Amino acid sequence: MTAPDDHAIQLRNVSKVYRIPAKGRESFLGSMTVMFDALLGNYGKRHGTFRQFDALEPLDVMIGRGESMAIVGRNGSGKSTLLQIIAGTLRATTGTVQVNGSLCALLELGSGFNPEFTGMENIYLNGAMLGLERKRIENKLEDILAFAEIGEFVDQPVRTYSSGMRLRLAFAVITAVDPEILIIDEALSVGDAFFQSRCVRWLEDYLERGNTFICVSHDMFMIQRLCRRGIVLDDGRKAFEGDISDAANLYYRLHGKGAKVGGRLLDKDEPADEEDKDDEDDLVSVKDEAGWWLLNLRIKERTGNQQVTIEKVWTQPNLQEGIPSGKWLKVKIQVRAREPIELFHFGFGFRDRSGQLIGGYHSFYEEKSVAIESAGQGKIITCEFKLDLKPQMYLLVIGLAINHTADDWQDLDCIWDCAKVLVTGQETFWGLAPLPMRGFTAEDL
Ligand SMILES: Nc1ncnc2c1ncn2[C@@H]1O[C@H](COP(=O)(O)OP(=O)(O)OP(=O)(O)O)[C@@H](O)[C@H]1O
Repeated sequence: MTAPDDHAIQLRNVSKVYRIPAKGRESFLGSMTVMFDALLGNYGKRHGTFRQFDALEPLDVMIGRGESMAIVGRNGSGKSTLLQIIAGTLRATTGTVQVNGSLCALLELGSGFNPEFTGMENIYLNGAMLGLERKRIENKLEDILAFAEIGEFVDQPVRTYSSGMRLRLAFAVITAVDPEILIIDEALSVGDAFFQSRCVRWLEDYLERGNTFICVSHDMFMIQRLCRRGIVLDDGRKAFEGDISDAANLYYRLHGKGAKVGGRLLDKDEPADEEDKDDEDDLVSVKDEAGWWLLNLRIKERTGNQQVTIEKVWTQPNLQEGIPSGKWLKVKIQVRAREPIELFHFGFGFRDRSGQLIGGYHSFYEEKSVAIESAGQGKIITCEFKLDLKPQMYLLVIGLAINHTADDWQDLDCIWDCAKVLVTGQETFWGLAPLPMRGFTAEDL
């Protein structure tokens, strides 16, 4: 079916209902019995009925030609189900799906590969499945191999490949197919940083040529770079559709405890996904009566001699909500000295995921310092920072040091990557740092 006019994808009233066993699995033995009965077709007789499970409640989705759309949400919220329905690999229970243009989907990594064939044989096999004639593949072979960069492995059976190598090959074939609509389900996350950045550059060029891109990812950094719009799914329902930074904000709110969406309060004890367990649970901030949000610091990397230590950090507004680029962030830091100290400096910075410090303040450069007169005494430092930062995810660094010069210092206490900070909004400058400009003229000759 084709979608009319300027739509690449048009979904109307699309839903997905699965039939699942009504009875839960109580024990290993019980679940094996259930499995055998299901295989033998006896399930209904011995274990009662099946129940219906709404993996996706009826929703409409319109994606225009040349649009880049991300689908985000917690584990099990229905993202892959929706993507598979759009890709045509899963039939919707209700509704219609219209696609206008050639479509390629990178869903399950290497699903288009025969594991016994070599990489080279699979290039031809996969290319043919995606509609590339042999002659065209031959013409593009050099580019495919250059993109995949798997060297001699191309002559080895694909079963010997790592998931990263499978991704390299699969993505390289897609670059040769160059479809009008490309769908990717989380696949890029298995690539190494260098390959990811090559894919991102290719995708940026792909979008600039007016193509359509739809992806599912938990990687807010990546999706904010690539997608303009986002759909947030929550429990199989469309909780939001709109600007990508708003979608990312909502995604992060849903990952916070007690977040409310669509009238349903998420259960505090709901199991978090892997990403949650690692980072997000540590980051739940608490608001005090004065409106300060106490940051629950994630302390994994801490340096310094601890002569003075960082005890608590508060912010306004709440870092977990996402901070719009260009806004001021109020910070309050409680420190305590083990012994008197005449003078020390403090720093506050934002690193990107590669560890590069993108924006930072160090009081040494402004000749601002703090002193603590007696052992055990505490001090509260408050200040405000203007977040002239590119909208993306950052990791916060807070440090105390005695700086003699810019290059000669002694670390007292530095907590690296102690919180995630999502800077939201539209990009207002080019590159990593704004370059103030003045004196612009454009005159006729
Ligand atoms: N074949 C199936 N039979 C029954 N239930 C299914 C089936 N496939 C998916 N589900 C259920 O549908 C819901 C949505 O699954 P889906 O894979 O779309 O979620 P997701 O948002 O992509 O999750 P994740 O982030 O973990 O990949 C889940 O509760 C899942 O268990």
